[in-house]
Amino acid sequence: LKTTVKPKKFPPGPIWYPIIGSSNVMKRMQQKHGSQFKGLLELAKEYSTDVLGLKLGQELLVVVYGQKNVRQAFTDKALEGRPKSYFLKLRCFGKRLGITSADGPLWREQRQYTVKQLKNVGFGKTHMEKEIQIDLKNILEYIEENRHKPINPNHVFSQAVVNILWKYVAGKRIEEERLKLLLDVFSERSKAFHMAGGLLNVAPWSRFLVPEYSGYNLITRLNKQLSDIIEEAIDAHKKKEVEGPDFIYSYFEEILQQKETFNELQLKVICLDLIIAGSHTTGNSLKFAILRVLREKRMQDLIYEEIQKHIGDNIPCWSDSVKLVYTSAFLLETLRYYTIAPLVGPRRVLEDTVIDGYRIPKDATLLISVYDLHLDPELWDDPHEFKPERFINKDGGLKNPEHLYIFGLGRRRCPGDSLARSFLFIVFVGIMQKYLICCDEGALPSDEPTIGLIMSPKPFSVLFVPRR
Ligand code: HEM
Repeated sequence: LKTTVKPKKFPPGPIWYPIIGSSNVMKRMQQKHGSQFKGLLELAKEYSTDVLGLKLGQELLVVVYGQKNVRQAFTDKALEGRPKSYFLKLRCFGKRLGITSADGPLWREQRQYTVKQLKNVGFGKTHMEKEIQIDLKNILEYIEENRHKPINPNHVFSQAVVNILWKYVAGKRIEEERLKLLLDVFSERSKAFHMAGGLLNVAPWSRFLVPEYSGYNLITRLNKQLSDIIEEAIDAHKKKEVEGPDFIYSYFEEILQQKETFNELQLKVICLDLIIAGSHTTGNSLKFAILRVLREKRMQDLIYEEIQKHIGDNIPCWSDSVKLVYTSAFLLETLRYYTIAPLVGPRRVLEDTVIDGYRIPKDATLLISVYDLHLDPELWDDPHEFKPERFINKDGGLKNPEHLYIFGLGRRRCPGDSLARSFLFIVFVGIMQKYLICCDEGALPSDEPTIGLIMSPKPFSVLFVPRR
């Protein structure tokens, strides 16, 4: 019975039943509103709270809303852990390794190293910029070959992002067959799981009783497939079959320096972290940008005119973003309007912490809701309208996007943001420079996203009509 009594000053939320806690309520809300994220948001409204408290099985789950709480959740060191959950451990071969799933000194060390490496690739650093431009060339060739029929950009964009990440991690473009496998695995993963890890997390023992239903069979199969692909790449590097330089070779150097915490398993997990965290997020952002220009013919023309005026037919590069203010503002507005990661986390509370007057016990799991902040009328004028101008200041320059939490904040902030933004800018500008994007048969595809671990647009096709 004790397990149904909430700790003192625990945030408001549904009542706890023996064994299951509030899992039943959460499941019901999820089904009713179509996603975990929306279900939780509705629950928070029902309890009129900016800090929602639940119990899933034995796990305490807290979700924070509102600018003040979200900023605290992002920046308070006591809130920067990752759950010791079974779901996350499964991804790291039963241990807590890499960046995304680790915390403490090991996370700090490995993250610091990876961030240092990633600093050399985004925002116009020549080596990766050239690679992005090659990707753009491939995309344009694909469009040119298929331009007389409607094109679903999903495949070609996802392929381009994975190629860039793979090039960064493993020094070469990924083989077609491996690429296809990776994309299939990612898409199955993001459809099948939500942030809290589902039944497998709440009741890890369920894998013995219902391995299929609990998702255990699926996640182990997907993790094995991912891990095999990376292992193959690491082996090719050991045999010096790859030219480099790349992340795997630089990590090898650290291993050679006999640093105990730098080892092959750790390398494997970091490679997985980068590819898993970077591919769908970046690819979906680009798809949303294309989906949006379809609805905004005037904006599409403004973007095209700006490109013509400032760079003409030159291949776009990141430094053009200073000149292409409207285009950059359009991309920022896309990121705000379609918040790719509506719920950020999961985090583990490292010591008892007070948020908005509520006591959050050590080891509770924390989720940070940024979606509603991006639509908060106190922070944005007409938040439900798509207005790139909001990111342009009086002098015609780009505004510092103060309330945009797309890439998070604080010490867990996304380390791949500069690579993601460079990719998005170069590929988007390169397409808009050459094509007018139109609806297939005049029917406007829905821009209502599918919400899984992240937001994805529903499948859609468009016509790319040459500007000249
Ligand atoms: C538009 C694209 C992207 C979006 C919206 C995005 C968003 C985010 C957010 C919100 C976080 C913070 C998680 C937290 O605070 O708990 C994060 C973390 C992370 N991102 Fe990204 N990301 C993007 C692209 C990328 C790319 C391209 C890479 C890889 C090169 C990447 C690698 C990572 C990693 C490894 C973490 C974990 C950081 C940690 O736990 O310390 N992301 N991302």
